[in-house]
Amino acid sequence: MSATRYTYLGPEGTFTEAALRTLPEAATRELVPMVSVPAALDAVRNGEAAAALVPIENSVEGGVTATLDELASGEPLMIYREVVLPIAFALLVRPGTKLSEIKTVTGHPVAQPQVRNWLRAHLPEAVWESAASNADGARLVQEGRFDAAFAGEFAAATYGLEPLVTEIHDAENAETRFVLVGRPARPAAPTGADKTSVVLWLGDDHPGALLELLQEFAVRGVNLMLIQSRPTGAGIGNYCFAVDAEGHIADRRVGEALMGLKRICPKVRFLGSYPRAGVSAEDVRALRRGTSDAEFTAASDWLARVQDGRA
Ligand SMILES: O=C(O)C(=O)Cc1ccccc1
Repeated sequence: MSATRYTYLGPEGTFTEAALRTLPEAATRELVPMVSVPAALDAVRNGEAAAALVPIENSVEGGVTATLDELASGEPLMIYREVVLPIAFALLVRPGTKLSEIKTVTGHPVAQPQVRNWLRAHLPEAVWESAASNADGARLVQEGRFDAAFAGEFAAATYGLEPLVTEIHDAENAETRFVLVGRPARPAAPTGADKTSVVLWLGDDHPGALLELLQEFAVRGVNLMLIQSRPTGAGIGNYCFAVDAEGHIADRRVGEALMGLKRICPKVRFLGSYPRAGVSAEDVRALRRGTSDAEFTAASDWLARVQDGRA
């Protein structure tokens, strides 16, 4: 096991690399670019790396399906940190290329929905073909495979390209969330501003099946932050659900919600409890009156007194 190596969706120059370098510990780690999300995660599974940073969600297109599917299958992995990065694309070209000369464009598959309107307005005839990542697209432009790539402006120098257009983003304040994934271990202690990620498989389909899952959170005052269905591969109509819930598995209401889900779901995969990026415990206390663990514990203590006839 290499305790000092972190992998990430490469090659050099991805937003994923930029997100990884915002983590303090990245300064003392060997950062290794990988050709795909599965490759980055498999390096952790086989002990070649201690952790991998991969994109998991963006504010325009939702979940990054390659990551959600990889975390829902295969040898279990756990999420330990998240990083949220504002995303603005630059159109990277070989020096001297004019906008009128661009016939083919590339970028990560989830980049296209984030620049769709810009493309329609400025390059309506350009043909899009996805690359493994935005920086991989830049590399392919350098090699002459495409005329332009949507990537971070910071990637231009790495691939001898120039940013013909900058600050391209259809949606204001577009963000992408990345997660640092490692082998399963005890989650870090609660911070008061955590989230818990799980993957849930539905049992026999029946009216209200999904509601029964959601109720395990709702009745305990646990707020959901993401729910994304993904095909299980067992045929049309067979789905699992990636769910992010506010709180930490060590919180009674979150732990009891997971116990309830374990009772009603044929399969539950715990992906981790970890600090929410950019949110403090004070923020959470101010927002979630009535659902903090203290209120839940007080109600639980009251029930115990009633059960003992000491109400
Ligand atoms: O990290 C990158 O550059 C990627 O290709 C993944 C990605 C895709 C779209 C927005 C942010 C990150």
